[in-house]
Amino acid sequence: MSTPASTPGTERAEPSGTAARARGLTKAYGAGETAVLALDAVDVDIARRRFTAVMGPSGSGKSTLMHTLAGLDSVSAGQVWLGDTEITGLKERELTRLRRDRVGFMFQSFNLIPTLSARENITLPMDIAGRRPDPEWLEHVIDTLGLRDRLRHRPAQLSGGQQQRVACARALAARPELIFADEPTGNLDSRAGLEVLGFLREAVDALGQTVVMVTHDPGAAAHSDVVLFLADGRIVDEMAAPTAEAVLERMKRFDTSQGTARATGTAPAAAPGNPGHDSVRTDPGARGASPGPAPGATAPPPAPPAPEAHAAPPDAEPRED
Ligand SMILES: Nc1ncnc2c1ncn2[C@@H]1O[C@H](COP(=O)(O)OP(=O)(O)OP(=O)(O)O)[C@@H](O)[C@H]1O
Repeated sequence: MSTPASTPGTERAEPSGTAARARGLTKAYGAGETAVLALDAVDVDIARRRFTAVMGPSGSGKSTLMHTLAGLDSVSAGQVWLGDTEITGLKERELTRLRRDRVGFMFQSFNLIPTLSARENITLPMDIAGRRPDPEWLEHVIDTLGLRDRLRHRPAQLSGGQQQRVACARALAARPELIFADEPTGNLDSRAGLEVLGFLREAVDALGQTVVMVTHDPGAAAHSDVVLFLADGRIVDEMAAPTAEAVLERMKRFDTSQGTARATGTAPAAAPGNPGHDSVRTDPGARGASPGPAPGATAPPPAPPAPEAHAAPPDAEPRED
């Protein structure tokens, strides 16, 4: 993995500001007595060129937040902007184009096409869109991710970590304004998971990208610049410069407070004891969270949406670098 002195084309990106933001973002599923308020008037700013992790108990709204910020899901109320573009209210066709041109996705299942080479998988979204990749940028991404000598391989000829790197390169190739990663390490062993987190970190530090990652893993969240904590559809806390220990301690507090409300069917509402914490910025200077007592665990990760239906075959032949 190389850290270049200068990154091709990063001058295009703003050095600061927000890559995405939401105001009063509300998402309800269903109606009447069975209605679920997945997001409850969330205000959030995703800082540009930062690595933001999203954590919270199962059912707290992490995936819904990611999907609505990415324009993958409609909102019930509120507004969402990607850069300066308000995406709430866009027609499906416009949304599809915006996602294609400005957003990159990484899912837990790599969603690589088994019959295509690594290079073809990387450029597939642009090929579909009829766009030519910026050759300098593409080569830079390939080198940064250490995929140069794997480009002709098909997914089955790559290890899990290498496949996820290809998925990472695919998300980066079009130089999106924002990369959303949903449990990107969920299916990887710890070594490969660390590698992918390192590359996401590199994407931010060396390539100037913006990453939002949903994770259940405090160790994964520790690679981010800031962690947003959700509970009952609201952002109730944030932690800058997170460590795995501090994130774990913060997560434990959910198991004795907000986390149990959802599990027992209590109507979603602002978390008691956390008023006013649903509006946050993801600036690096944000306040840290204090640790708390009580043991606990988080739930298994969600099934990711699959824009392309082909996951890597389970019998993939592992190969080392
Ligand atoms: N399509 C849907 N229809 C009905 N309810 C839904 C739907 N999608 C999500 N929900 C509900 O919205 C709430 C938030 O779900 P979401 O998947 O965003 O949570 P999460 O924090 O990502 O959970 P997990 O960590 O378990 O994946 C949950 O109560 C969930 O049951």
